[in-house]
Amino acid sequence: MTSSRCIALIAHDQKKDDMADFAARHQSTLANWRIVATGTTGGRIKAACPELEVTRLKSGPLGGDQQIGALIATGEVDMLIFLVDPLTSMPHDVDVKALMRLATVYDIPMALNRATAEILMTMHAH
Ligand SMILES: O=C(CO)COP(=O)(O)O
Repeated sequence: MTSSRCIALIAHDQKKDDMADFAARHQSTLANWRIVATGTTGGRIKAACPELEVTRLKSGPLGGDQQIGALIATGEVDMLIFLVDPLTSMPHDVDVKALMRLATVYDIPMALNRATAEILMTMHAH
């Protein structure tokens, strides 16, 4: 089923296994969404769920977070699941913060950990 609703999926390196597992477990729900993802995360989701359509943007450190932020600003992303690694410092930390800020400014549902991501999926499962 195609839907105009769009979900952005992103995971930091230490959370990519978690994201692949999350996507596999919620594949039928995610199939109802257009999916955009940062580059490496999108590759992992595709590998775990080959039948999902995933638009892969740049890798996070190369501007992927900013691309997703721009899509939020133009109203093209309706929900963000961003499995963040709070224990590793990153060169693109400012981009990560900017993305979280825009998701807050535009008041889109934003999950930053698996527990909240599970709740959002439960709310949208059918
Ligand atoms: O770094 C990221 C988010 O800040 C994610 O980028 P990748 O999915 O390309 O690893």
